[in-house]
Amino acid sequence: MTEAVLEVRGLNAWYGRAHILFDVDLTVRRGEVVALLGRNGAGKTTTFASLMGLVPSVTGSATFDGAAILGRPTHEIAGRGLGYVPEDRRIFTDLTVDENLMVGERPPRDGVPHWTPAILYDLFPNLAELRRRPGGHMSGGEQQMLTIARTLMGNPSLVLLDEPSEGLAPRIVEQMANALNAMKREGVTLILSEQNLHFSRLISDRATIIEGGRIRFDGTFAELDAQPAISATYLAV
Ligand SMILES: Nc1ncnc2c1ncn2[C@@H]1O[C@H](COP(=O)(O)OP(=O)(O)OP(=O)(O)O)[C@@H](O)[C@H]1O
Repeated sequence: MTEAVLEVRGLNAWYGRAHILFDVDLTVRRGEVVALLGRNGAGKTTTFASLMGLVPSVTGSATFDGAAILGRPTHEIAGRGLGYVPEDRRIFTDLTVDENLMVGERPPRDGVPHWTPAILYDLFPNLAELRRRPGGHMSGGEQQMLTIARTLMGNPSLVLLDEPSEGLAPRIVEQMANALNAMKREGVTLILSEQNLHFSRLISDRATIIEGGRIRFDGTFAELDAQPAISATYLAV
């Protein structure tokens, strides 16, 4: 079996006194796309934020590319090649698309795809058309794609992608699915947080369902389809 890029065991997280994550286990292998599925408030963003060192109160363990990352500073975790695309599209609105990409540039990393603006413009053709436009003058979907492209400029070995389809028009959702599938063909390893089961299954190899801060299912989409009660109970379908 391919090596695990990320191995999370018994992750617990708190915001103040509120206990949010309960013994979360998560494994991602190189080249795999895993959908972390759950409704609003299930704990998807908190899982990502915990792994990125953005939640101060966490216990358990998380091994990324062989290094223990839980509780380490965010810049160290990002520097090891863990990419994070948060839900709230953090682009630089005064910089052009080209300039936003250059801000994300990091040296190449062994064993993972090496991204350049030219390759990314092939992957996101609509960004290529806008390369001299300021980031602030783009639609939400275009900004989302720019955030993903900028993260790839860091040559990450794993990308945590928080709800990429959220709030996008149907036509843009299709473009997003195409771009993510193209990333997958290039060998990017991804965890995709999603509420949208239909969108997730277009891209992902495996589904992990979280609800109430606990993992409720982990398996293939065929296994999930064979147990309709699981989606009905834990997802808004
Ligand atoms: N900064 C915070 N302080 C206190 N509670 C929080 C904070 N952020 C999130 N929560 C709570 O933690 C729980 C998990 O939220 P989280 O954002 O991880 O869910 P999610 O699955 O990502 O859903 P969403 O789609 O709404 O982002 C929710 O009950 C939420 O209200």
